[in-house]
Formats: sequence, structure tokens, C-alpha cells
Amino acid sequence: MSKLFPQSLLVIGSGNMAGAMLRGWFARGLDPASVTIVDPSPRDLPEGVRHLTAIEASISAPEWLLLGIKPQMLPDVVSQVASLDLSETLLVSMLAGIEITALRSAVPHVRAIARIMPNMAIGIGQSVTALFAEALAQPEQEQLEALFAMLGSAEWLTDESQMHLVTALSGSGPAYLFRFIDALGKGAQALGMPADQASRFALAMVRGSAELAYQSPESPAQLAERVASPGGTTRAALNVFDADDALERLVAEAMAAAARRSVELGQ
Ligand SMILES: NC(=O)c1ccc[n+]([C@@H]2O[C@H](COP(=O)([O-])OP(=O)(O)OC[C@H]3O[C@@H](n4cnc5c(N)ncnc54)[C@H](O)[C@@H]3O)[C@@H](O)[C@H]2O)c1
Ligand code: PRO
Repeated sequence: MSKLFPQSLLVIGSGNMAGAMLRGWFARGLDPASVTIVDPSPRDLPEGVRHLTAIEASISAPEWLLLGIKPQMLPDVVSQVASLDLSETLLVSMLAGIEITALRSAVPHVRAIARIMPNMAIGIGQSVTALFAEALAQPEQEQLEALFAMLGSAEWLTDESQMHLVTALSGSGPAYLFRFIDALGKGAQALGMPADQASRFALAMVRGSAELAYQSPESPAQLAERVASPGGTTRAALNVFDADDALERLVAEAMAAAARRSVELGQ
């Protein structure tokens, strides 16, 4: 790999996700002067970048174009990018559900297309990011992997349809976990614990347990068994989760809904 960062990066839509990515890359050496952000109302505009509220003819051909808009905004943006010279550009899309064939027909004049599915932990350099690219992006394969591994970890998918599943797992997943932490706090509160203390205990417990699971050679399922003493408190709670496979069914149903929605967003 000859270089790490693209020489010029055009970002269309710099909200939560693209903003967090940029901050991570700036901290690791990306030159803000090489970045142009097009966004009518960007979040925490990074210092030193060029900011435009709409596509202008003055934008020169970017090496990379990062799409950070919501999937529903794609038709609006497509008409604007039609005027740009993208014949040498790699398009990197984080849009949930929108497949490469749809991106290719929306932006036919782009040289190559890659898709990514990061998650919100990208803001602290701990996203697991799925990558999928058309063959035309082969020259940038190593660079893509290095740039997203820098913000956590990155893994290629061999089949694009798996993007829907990754979106339902690790893309949306932080929200599931945040809800679970919230439910733990509320549960303790309902049993009589002060609300702020219950929230602190719930969050600290999840943080320690996630780190333990990450470091342990044992699977999460095995670790759960180690917490549960026979006839003890944990088993009493797990019995509630396990009755009719209630927890597994609920999670599987929620993830299936997310994956279905991802497919719908692409249609
Ligand atoms: N939020 C997540 O956890 C997450 C995770 C993985 C992937 N994604 C994907 O990332 C994308 C962005 O999500 P987000 O949470 O950062 O959204 P966001 O709403 O925070 O950011 C979208 C940005 O697009 C801008 N925008 C709207 N219309 C525009 C236009 N016409 N031209 C230029 N900019 C425009 C908005 O001002 C906003 O700053 C989505 O496609 C989503 O599917 C999000
Ligand atoms: N956030 C986006 C959504 O909810 C995609 C994964 C996480 O659609």
C-alpha cells in the first residue's frame, strides 16, 4: 500500500457517523485541508476543512467520496453529484441497505464503489466495520481495510447480502445494548434502588462484563454458566430468560426486523 489517506476526500453528509470517522482519522494524521464537507447543517464541523452547504462547480475531482447522508436522502444528492468529475473517484457508502447496483445506477460516472457498515463506537475508535466492494475497487482494498481497522476493526464480507445481517447485528447493535443497560437500571429501580445509583451499577457492570468476555477464551454462553451457581440467584434470573427461549426469540425477532428494514431501504 503506497499511502494511507486519500489525497482529497469529499464528504457528503457529515453527521454522527461521518463526523466521528473524520475526527478519528484527523487524530491519526489525515490533513483537514484535504477534506471538503458538503452538508447544509453538519455536526461539530472539524477545524481546517472546507465546508460547503451544497455541491458547487468549484469542487475538483476527489480521490474518495464518502457518502454519510441518510439512505432516504440519496435521490436528492444524486442530481447534485451528476455535475462532478468522478471518473477517478472511489465512492465509499455507509448507507444502510443501499446495494452497489443501486449506487452504481445512482452515480454511474464513479470509478469504483465500496460499502461499509460501521457502528456508533467508531467515535471512540472501537467500531467493528464490515466492508464490501465491487471488483473495480480492488486497488483500494488494502487502504480501505487499514483506514477502518484504524477506527476499531474491519472485516470483509464475501457476499453483499450479508450487509443486511451485519447491519442488524453490529450496525444497529449498540442501540440494543443501550436499551438493555437502560432496562437493567429501570429493573433495579423498580426493586427499590435509587435511580442514579442503579444506572451507574448497570453501566459499570456491562462495561466490565464486555471487557471480560472480550479477553476470555470462553464463549459468552460459557461465561454465563460460570456466573450461575447451581440453585443460586443468577440461575433464577436466567430461568426467566430461558423460559420458551424468550430472550433468544426476542433478540432474533428484533434482528430479523432490522434486516428486513435494511432490505426495504434498498428498494
Ligand atoms: N448512526 C449509526 O449508528 C449508523 C451506523 C452505521 C451506518 N449508518 C449510516 O450512516 C448514515 C448517516 O447516519 P448518521 O447517524 O450519521 O446520520 P446523521 O443524520 O447524523 O447525518 C446525516 C447528515 O447528512 C446531512 N444531509 C442531509 N441532507 C443532505 C444533503 N442533501 N447534502 C449533504 N448533506 C446532507 C445532514 O445535515 C446530517 O448532518 C446513514 O446512511 C446510516 O444508514 C449509521
Ligand atoms: N443506524 C442505521 C439505521 O438505524 C443503520 C445502522 C445503525 O438505519
